[in-house]
Amino acid sequence: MIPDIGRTLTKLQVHHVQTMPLDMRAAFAGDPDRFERYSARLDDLLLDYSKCPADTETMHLLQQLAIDADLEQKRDAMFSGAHINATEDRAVLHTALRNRSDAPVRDGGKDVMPQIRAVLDAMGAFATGLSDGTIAGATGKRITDVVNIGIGGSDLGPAMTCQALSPYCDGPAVHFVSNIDGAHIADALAKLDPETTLVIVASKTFTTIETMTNAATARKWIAEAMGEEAVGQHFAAVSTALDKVAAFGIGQERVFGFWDFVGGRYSIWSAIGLPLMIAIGPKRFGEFLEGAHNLDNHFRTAPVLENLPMLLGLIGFFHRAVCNWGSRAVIPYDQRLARLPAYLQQLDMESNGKSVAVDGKALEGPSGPLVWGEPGTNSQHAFFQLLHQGSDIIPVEFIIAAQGHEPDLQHQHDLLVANCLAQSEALMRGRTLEEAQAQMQANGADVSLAPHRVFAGNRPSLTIAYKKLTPYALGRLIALYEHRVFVEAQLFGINAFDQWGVELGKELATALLPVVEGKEDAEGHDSSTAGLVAFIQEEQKG
Ligand SMILES: O=P(O)(O)OC[C@H]1O[C@H](O)[C@H](O)[C@@H](O)[C@@H]1O
Repeated sequence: MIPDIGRTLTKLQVHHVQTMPLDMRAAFAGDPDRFERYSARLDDLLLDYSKCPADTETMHLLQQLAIDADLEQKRDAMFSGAHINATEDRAVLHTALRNRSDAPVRDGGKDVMPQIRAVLDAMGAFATGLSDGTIAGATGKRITDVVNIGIGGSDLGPAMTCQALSPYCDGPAVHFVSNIDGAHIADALAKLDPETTLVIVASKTFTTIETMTNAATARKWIAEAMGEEAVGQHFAAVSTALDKVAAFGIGQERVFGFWDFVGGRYSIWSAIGLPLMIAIGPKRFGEFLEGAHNLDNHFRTAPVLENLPMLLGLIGFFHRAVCNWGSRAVIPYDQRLARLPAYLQQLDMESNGKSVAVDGKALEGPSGPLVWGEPGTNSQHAFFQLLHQGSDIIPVEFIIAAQGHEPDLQHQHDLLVANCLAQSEALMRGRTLEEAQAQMQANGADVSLAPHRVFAGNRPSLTIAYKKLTPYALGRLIALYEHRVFVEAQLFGINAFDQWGVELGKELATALLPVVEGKEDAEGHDSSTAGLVAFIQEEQKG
């Protein structure tokens, strides 16, 4: 945490210890307006945090925390193009990618909007050409399938959003290959016809080993089917490293750029979103950007305690740094948001999983929490046991749409909603021993087993609800989470926009490859690593 918030944080901690455990059941019973007072809205987007252990004083102190941390000034610095990514000396302007206003956005004095609009237009023309068949494969056949090869931020965003918006997908089918494991690309290509397939190589740096290796495999697949000269018509690329793309042999007109002011995990709004645009069309992709832009405007202007990302960040920080809860579960009650937890894992944990502060000193206090989850209702039948009765308290974030996309299956949507709301109610209410005993007695059951049916309750959750998962609503939801991560980073004192922690593993993998291949011996490696290499080499024989 940053020193500036020390005094208020201490007050929060003292207040928390004095009032804890804040009895939420009693709080609801004693305040019929608790939902009204501890929820906030932006149009049809609702954040209900009334089932978190906060009272008036908590919220007052969290508001003070925002003031002490200069949150509004830091937010404004991000939007204005200040180089807040200090370790890489870069601006952080993913918000410019979805700027739908006429206002310029400057990085180092230069307005970045013209180049952003030019790439968006080029993407739109390409996506439209694929859809209407004017951009075809080398043998003249229409492109029916698109394979995006990328990893991390160059995969999770398009993969998550394409699945989320499948009711809006009317373009070519999109597929995603990310893992270095050859099984991934082998399984993907096995289903496809090279004559009707376009491959997008998506990599900010165009050096990532997984992406470059899979791209080479795909290139061979295309060339073997139709000859080397067909490659150009079956590839496109997305990158900030245009020189490296040219070396791969992809024509200029099929290269879509973005810029260093866009972090990988914040890049879905850039050309990295090309698979999404191809799938849903440029118009709906525009609505997706519009939703995020709307949330940006809200983040920039709403007072702290009415500001959804500020509230989400302050509550998240409170849970982590004051309540000392080390993880949070994100449970979308939407099968199409199945990849949202994975997307948020990168967004949140790659941003705030750091023990070094912005100034290079050791972080005082915790870093960001572990983020995990699975869709409801499946997760209820898997790990909700632990959420309800385990010894650790894990705040849950429920996500639910009022409307589904299947009007004929309204009953199933009602069941989905009922389950979502019931879980947060159960976590909060719990069930006392007396209640369990009374219920068992009424049912003629063995009352001695009542302790197994006790739920401590008072377990925190918040709910994010909205009308329907449209492109607009999804853009808004992602932007909400992006800014939440930003808010928490300011309070932790972390630079949310670098990711040095992923480098060591990459370096060691490069050093180990010749050992695995038997070209070097394992000298200098620890006995575990050497022993594992020996085992695998032995088992590879025969
Ligand atoms: O887009 P690329 O340059 O290929 O990078 C892909 C991913 O790999 C890196 O290791 C980072 O951890 C991610 O932040 C990044 O999104």
